[in-house]
Amino acid sequence: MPGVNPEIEFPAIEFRLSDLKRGTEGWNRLCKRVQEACETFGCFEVVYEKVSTKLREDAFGLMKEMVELPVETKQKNNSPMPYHGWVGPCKQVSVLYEGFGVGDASNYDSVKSFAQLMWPNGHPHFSDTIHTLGTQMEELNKLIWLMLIDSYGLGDDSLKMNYTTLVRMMKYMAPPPGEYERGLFAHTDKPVSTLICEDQISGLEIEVNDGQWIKLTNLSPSSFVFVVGDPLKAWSNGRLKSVNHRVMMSGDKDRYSIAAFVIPNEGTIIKTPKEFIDDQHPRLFKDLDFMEFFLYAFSDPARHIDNGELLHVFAGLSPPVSN
Ligand SMILES: O=C(O)CCC(=O)C(=O)O
Ligand SMILES: [Fe+2]
Repeated sequence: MPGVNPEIEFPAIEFRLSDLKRGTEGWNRLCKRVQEACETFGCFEVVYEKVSTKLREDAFGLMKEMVELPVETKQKNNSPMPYHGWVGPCKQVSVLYEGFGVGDASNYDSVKSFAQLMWPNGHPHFSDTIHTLGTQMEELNKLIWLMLIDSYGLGDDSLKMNYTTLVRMMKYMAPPPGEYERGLFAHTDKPVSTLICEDQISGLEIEVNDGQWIKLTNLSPSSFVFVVGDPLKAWSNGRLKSVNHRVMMSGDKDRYSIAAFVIPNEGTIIKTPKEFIDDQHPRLFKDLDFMEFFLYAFSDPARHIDNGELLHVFAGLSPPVSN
């Protein structure tokens, strides 16, 4: 496959229930592996059986039902917030892509309002399923944040903020026969962090250090991919890598994925803890007003800048400053 090197080993980390007790040896081992994966790759596969396969299958089934709704209905999923509404196939994103946004998905009423837009008589099975999945993905994300702060020996307050979880449900159409086509352009995530699950068909690719792309294949049916976003990179003073990734489609099957994004509330400032800053590691980023950065990243001027550079353009300190 063009430009893809399948040789590089991508980290898969199993979260066994017995290791999820904070402070135990198993927990500490997981913390180190998570830290290393996020510093080296900016993402990893987490095998997590606490989210049942039945729940995932139900969610993907509902998604397949939803994409069949008329465009006029799907367009009702709109939002003043970038990235929160329905996007249909278009040149800007990709002609293969379609995505829905369910904001504040761990809040039942919010999921219910979304369902009522799509199905005016409501759809309790949709609301229950997406709310449960959104809540469980939010829990998994919290667990990973806790592992990161423990691995750096930081206090619980060092990565604390008010946020909502945006669940995006995405479909990527199969490309024309024999083609290898873009399903989603290369980018780094602007939310703080992301968890993605897919329905059997692979397509997600990450850019590794040397400019090569690897496709994440053979993800287990209990796996999620955790992705470090730009704000988490800024928080860690550049230690955690916000990885450039994209979706590339080949073969004759459509791909479905569901992602949970951490979206801090308006007014949230991401500050680098002082523990990350010293003479050898001068401060790289200004305090980051999340919402200002988020709006900037989806604004017209930002379209002319390489997506992976936006954090540096917006918040980079040059020269870096020491404490
Ligand atoms: O669908 C996927 O696997 C990735 C989606 C993604 O990277 C995004 O929406 O930011
Ligand atoms: Fe992404």
